[in-house]
Amino acid sequence: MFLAIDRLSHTYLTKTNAVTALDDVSLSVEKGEFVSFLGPSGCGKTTLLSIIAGLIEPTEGAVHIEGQPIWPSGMAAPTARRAVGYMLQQDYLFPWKTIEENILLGLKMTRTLTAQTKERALALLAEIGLGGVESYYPSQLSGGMRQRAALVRTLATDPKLLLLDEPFSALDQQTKLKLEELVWKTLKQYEKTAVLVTHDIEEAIAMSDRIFLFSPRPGRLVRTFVIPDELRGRPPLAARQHPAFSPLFQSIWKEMEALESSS
Ligand SMILES: Nc1ncnc2c1ncn2[C@@H]1O[C@H](COP(=O)(O)OP(=O)(O)OP(=O)(O)O)[C@@H](O)[C@H]1O
Repeated sequence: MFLAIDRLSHTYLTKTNAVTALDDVSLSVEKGEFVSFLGPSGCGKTTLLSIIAGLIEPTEGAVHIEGQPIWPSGMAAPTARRAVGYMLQQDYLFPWKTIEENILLGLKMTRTLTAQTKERALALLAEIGLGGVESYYPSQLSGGMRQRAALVRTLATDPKLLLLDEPFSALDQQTKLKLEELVWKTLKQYEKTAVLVTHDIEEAIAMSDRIFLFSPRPGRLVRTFVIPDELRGRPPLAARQHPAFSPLFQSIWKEMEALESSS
């Protein structure tokens, strides 16, 4: 087992009230798997990712990566947290830094910038079609290109686990489909384990090996969908065109509708 989440609950305490975002969530992810957290807005998906990344301490429960604790916090936690890379809806590239400076930032911060790691990051930039833009500033690139640069920055530190928080949702449909394809292929090529947060059922089916469906707040894990082999073996665009895609979409859609109407 690569990522283990055990009986996790989280309640945000504000001055006036308490908001339970996650309730007793347990799940596990295998090495090399691509899973999605799917659920309606506010069901705690981002909270769960932030807990896995070590950014929010859960009220209850445990998170381990390859047996090392992220939570509860202990001596091994900082090492385990360094194994995690985070990619968000917004690219968060620094506008005053060039693309090269931006993609090397994580390496600098983790003190792992060497001639070799720099070469690897620049090679990856070229591989995903951004060779030649190293000296550009983010404002000179399109939204899709900036997200690709953000992907390189995330992968540059060679994280074992990638957390993707709606990284395609701010893009137009065509760019989004192309980027899904690129991210899927890149992560398969480098045999990365990934967790995608989305409320887009089609995206979850097209990208994932398994989908974890969450209830409206407080987020509880209600169903795990195993994507059939004929879909998960295909890149996202091909999966979307496969005859098995639409029936699976319908059944997840129905389940989400039932969850929302019962809440
Ligand atoms: N810092 C905070 N303080 C108080 N409540 C919070 C805080 N962050 C999130 N919440 C609440 O916790 C719940 C879960 O939020 P979260 O952002 O994890 O959900 P989500 O499923 O990612 O939503 P979305 O799909 O809209 O991004 C929401 O009701 C939200 O309002």
